[in-house]
Amino acid sequence: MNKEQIGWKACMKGMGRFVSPYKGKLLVAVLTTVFATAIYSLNPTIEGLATTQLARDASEILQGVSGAHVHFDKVFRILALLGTSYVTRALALLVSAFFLTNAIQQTMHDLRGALQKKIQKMPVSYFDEHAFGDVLSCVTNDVDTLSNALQQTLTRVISGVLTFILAVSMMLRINVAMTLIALIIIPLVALITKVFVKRSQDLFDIQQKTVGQLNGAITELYGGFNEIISYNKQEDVEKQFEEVNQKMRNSAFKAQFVSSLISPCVSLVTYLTIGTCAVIGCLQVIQGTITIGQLQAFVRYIWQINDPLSQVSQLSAQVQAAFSAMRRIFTLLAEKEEDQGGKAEIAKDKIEGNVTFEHVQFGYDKELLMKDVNIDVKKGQTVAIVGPTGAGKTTLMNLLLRFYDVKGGSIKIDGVDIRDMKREDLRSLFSLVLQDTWLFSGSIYDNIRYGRQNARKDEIISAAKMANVHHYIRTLSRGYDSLINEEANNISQGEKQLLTIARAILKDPQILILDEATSSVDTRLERRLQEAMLRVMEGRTSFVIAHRLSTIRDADMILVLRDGDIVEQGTHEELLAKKGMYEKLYHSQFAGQNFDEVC
Ligand SMILES: Nc1ncnc2c1ncn2[C@@H]1O[C@H](COP(=O)(O)OP(=O)(O)OP(=O)(O)O)[C@@H](O)[C@H]1O
Repeated sequence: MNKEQIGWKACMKGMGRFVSPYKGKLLVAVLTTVFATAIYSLNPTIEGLATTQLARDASEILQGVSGAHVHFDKVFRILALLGTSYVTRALALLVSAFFLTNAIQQTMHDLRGALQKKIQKMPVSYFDEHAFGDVLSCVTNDVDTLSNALQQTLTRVISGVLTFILAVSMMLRINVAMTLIALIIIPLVALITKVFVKRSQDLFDIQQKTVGQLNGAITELYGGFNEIISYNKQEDVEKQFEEVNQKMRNSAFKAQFVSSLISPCVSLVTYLTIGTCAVIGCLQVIQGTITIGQLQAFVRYIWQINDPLSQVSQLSAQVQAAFSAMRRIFTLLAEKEEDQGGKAEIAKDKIEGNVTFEHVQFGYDKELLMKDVNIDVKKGQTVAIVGPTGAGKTTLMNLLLRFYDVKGGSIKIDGVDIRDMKREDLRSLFSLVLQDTWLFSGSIYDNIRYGRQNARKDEIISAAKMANVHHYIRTLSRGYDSLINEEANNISQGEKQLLTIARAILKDPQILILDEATSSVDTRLERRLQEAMLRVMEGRTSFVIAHRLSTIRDADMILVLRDGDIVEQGTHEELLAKKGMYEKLYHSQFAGQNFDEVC
């Protein structure tokens, strides 16, 4: 994620925007919390009245005052009042919790939605610099941390502050001198909190970052699960994982330990204060300045002030973790999105599919990979792209789809610079059939329909027939309703590619990008694949990253790439006649060599 994380003001502003639709619910939650806290602050005084009444009655009985007795009627009235206040407070807290939970969960729902939309709008290059797992952790862990913190801290902070103010006012009413002694607690607690909070804030930042790294590591390691097992690299993986896991343990331990020190220190200060006040209070009771019930209430109020103070320190851990999470969330939300392209109006059905690259320059970093690429493809032509690994075949297609922008020159479709087209319009012109097929968990039917959501069932079946995959689907027990699992490992690589061809046919694009599978499939399947590819290419401008002689031979144009630039360009016959690199490449295939060995 961006190293330049945004500050707390921007976080608060962002949070305000998301909370705003639910401010009514939050207001109810806050008001009921205030009401419950006010009742809570009256309780010690009411309890003290009962104690004073009982003490007074007991003292009169002991002194033998005539007619002295325990005034149970008065005591019961006080206890009834106390009972009512407990029940009312519980009800108010219930209402508060309901509205608070509702508002927070709705806000988190919106935040997750906004993050998901944001990720979809990020430029492809963003994921060159940011691990997917790290970004995804923002949608899951960070939102979760924030949700828990808000749920547990929001009303506790409000009731804590209010309890503190009300308790101190009640204490002042009982005895000013004793209150001033009790309040020594505050600067001491503030000092303890300041020292520990400062230290743990940094540690929580590190902890939250490590969670992101842990996610990134898990996604990366288990993304290649089959490869790991086949190379017997489980131990290496375990080692790599252990490293991040250790880092996580250390940072979590330090952060939690430092913040957990606050509470015992605060409690120690509170006990010492209570002890001092109790001694002074007893002297005051003996002198008759205050009643025994007032002393009892006073001690209870000290506990009430300690409550928010120790809670603030406990909650600070959560607030800090939440703040770190919030910073990551709003930093991601503030990232620059992929611009949506130019304003040129293009009618998809009018586009013919003429593609030109004019003096294109490009590099992923400062160094140029492509220095001067020129291609002129007429509508309906098939262009085979060949070259050793790393020559720039995929890069050429990345530029055509505008996953990356050229650094010089231009790419035009039917004479319109692709930078002037809306990205959505541009991408609607293409279908991709890649080696690395992407199928999602769902039915075969849904996977093909992905090419055109409003396609009818008969259109889907006809696309599957053209892609030579209909017969295979019919052999499955549930036919088109058969489910593909999340990893799509319940069907073969070749069948997967046929399904993506069916999807591409259904989309009926003007331009096709095809990455032929190099992985060995059996000859029958290879024939089916070849036939299907020829059908999908028919009448469309097609760019084929070619590995098969047949595709290369029949292509209208062959581009030979090396180190990013086109070194030869022409038809099969023209290039063979040239006796250059293509001729070597071509013959190498007969000799069973690969392109890299030749170049
Ligand atoms: N996202 C990226 N960021 C930085 N460099 C990249 C990126 N993608 C590719 N490259 C580099 O650009 C060069 C061209 O890569 P490209 O993937 O286009 O080659 P290719 O011809 O498609 O190779 P292959 O046949 O192995 O797929 C390589 O040196 C590669 O390392």
